[in-house]
Amino acid sequence: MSATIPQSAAQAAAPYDALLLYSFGGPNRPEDVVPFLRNVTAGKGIPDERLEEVGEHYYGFGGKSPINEQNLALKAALEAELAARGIDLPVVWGNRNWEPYTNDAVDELEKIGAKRAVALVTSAFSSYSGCRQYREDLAVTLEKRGQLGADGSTGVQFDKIRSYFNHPGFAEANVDAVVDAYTELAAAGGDGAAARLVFVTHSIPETMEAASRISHATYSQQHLDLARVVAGRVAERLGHEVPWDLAYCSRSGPPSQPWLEPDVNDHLEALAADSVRDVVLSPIGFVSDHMEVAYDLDTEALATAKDLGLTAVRAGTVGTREPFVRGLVDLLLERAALARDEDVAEATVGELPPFRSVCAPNCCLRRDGEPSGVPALCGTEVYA
Ligand SMILES: CC1=C(CCC(=O)O)c2cc3nc(cc4[nH]c(cc5[nH]c(cc1n2)c(C)c5CCC(=O)O)c(CCC(=O)O)c4C)C(CCC(=O)O)=C3C
Ligand SMILES: [Fe+2]
Repeated sequence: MSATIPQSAAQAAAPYDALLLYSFGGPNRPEDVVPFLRNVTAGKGIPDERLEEVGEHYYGFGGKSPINEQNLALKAALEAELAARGIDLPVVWGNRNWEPYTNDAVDELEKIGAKRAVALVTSAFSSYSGCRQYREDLAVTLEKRGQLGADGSTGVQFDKIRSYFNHPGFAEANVDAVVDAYTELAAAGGDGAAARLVFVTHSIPETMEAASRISHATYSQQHLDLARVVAGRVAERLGHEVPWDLAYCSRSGPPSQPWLEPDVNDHLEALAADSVRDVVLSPIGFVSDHMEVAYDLDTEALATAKDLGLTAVRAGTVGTREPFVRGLVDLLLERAALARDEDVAEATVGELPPFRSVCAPNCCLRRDGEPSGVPALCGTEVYA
């Protein structure tokens, strides 16, 4: 046995000495809403009307997004799963857009003496928003701290867990959530056998969709691959066919800019016109019931469904479901084994290969063909 192979569960995460739970962030009180939105949209050309509208979504919920408590719950669930497996690894939480910021997380990592951390992003699919933007945020944070060398070397060193949309744990947790939703639909008087399962994810600009295809499927293709698996397994569990579609929510940007469609509200209209009466909405694009789910689906899309006379229920996100949390710890151990140069099976479901753990140059750019010019960690790019 090589000396680098861990001798016990306590060392199974070697060479990592910390896990960074890395998320989007959200406001905790009304005064946070505008500064939060400024952080999210800096330099993105989002029209003021859209920002005011999104601000209202948050004020409608008392100025507080559910996302921070959900991340704390996920952190606690990860800590419990790590402890249950005897893996000794501190979990540090940080966000791109709100406290605790990435910079706060790096402070914390230094405080606990971490030298090499592995980042777990709360975004299962890869695109600029779910992958590179986090990698850039890490690099820029370290650069501002004077801890990013010209050769890409850093103070605390970071690796990233691969995008996990096609990991078995994520798929299984979604299957469980959708099966539960069919039970709810029946309780609401709906007819599951006749229902349409509508998977929903965050829309992105078509230019971002195109740039997400780097020797791998694009963002939308990743969703379609997972959706096929989830619907197939749900059909097996329910014992009837499960017809399904993929729709999008939370579009922003100017109306002239094409984003992925159909919008979930438009899609519900099309389904109603097509004599569909019962709908299950499954937000597979999100890992917790944060504001995009609470507003765009539970408030807006469910109201649309009601207006159309549809019986509709919204399936839960994976949240802290056991198969999801177990899968994340499996992914962490897989990443650690790769970092130790061991052969390791990268488990997947569906047709697509595992997403790469070390991003390739120009992977997941914001716009097709336009290098970002911003340094990014956890990839093979070097910014001299
Ligand atoms: C793919 C994707 C995910 C899923 C992956 C992931 O989970 O990371 C996601 C998640 C989230 N998006 C969130 C919030 C916002 N996203 C915005 C804007 C945008 N999102 C985009 C994409 C995504 N976003 C894009 C292309 C934009 C346009 C600006 C840009 O090109 O970057 C805006 C600005 C206003 C607006 O336009 O809506 C807000 C407020 C929250 C927090 C919710 C809470 O507070 O509970 C979460 C988890
Ligand atoms: Fe977003």
